[in-house]
Amino acid sequence: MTEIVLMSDPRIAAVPLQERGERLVDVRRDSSLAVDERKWQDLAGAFAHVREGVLARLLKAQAQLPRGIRLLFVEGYRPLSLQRHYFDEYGDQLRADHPDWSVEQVRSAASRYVSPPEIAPHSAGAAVDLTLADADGRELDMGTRMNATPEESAGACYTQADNISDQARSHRDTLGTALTAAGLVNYPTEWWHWSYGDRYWALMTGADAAHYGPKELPSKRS
Ligand SMILES: C[C@@H](N)C(=O)N[C@H](C)C(=O)O
Ligand SMILES: [Zn+2]
Repeated sequence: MTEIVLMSDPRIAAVPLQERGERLVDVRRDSSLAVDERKWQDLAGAFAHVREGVLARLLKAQAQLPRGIRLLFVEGYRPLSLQRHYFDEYGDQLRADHPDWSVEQVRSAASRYVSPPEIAPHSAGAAVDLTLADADGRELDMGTRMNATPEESAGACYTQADNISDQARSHRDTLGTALTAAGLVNYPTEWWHWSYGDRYWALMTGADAAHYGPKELPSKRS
């Protein structure tokens, strides 16, 4: 298996940024993408936003899926404050479970599941957590629930895990083939996390610089 580069790897933070200044767009603005309702308690709708270039690539990926299968968008943009909260919360849990671990061990293990805020692809509007659904909107079996931790899934959340069924493997491959062809990069510890234009993407593709850095979502005028 090829080496997994974790989000805490210093090579990611070292990637230069050439910010393109693209807007964050709401993927619900038309019905091209199915958007799951599990994050709709976020009343400002931040979760439904991604950079324009990311949405264009998601639509390209969707067009390449087999007939009757669609992308199901779950979470895109995440404010930095929320990213920080997720990272600290999971770090606290790991520290409680492993009191002997060093600060660096906790940071590295936490980054298997949540990005350190300073390089977070979601807070740049560059990442999306998504899955596949059939024509009736039913989610396909991907082997674990989305956002399963490595601990709760015995590592089955890793994209290339072998402790999933053949059918789940085939669904993951279908998702991966379409998104990779459209230019997105997967985080190998999470089958559902894909990004374009962020620092992780730049390191993995050999791009000179990231296109998208952390961004605030402009508040809507009432
Ligand atoms: C928390 C999980 N849904 C996620 O998005 N993880 C990645 C690695 C992230 O925080 O960027
Ligand atoms: Zn994600």
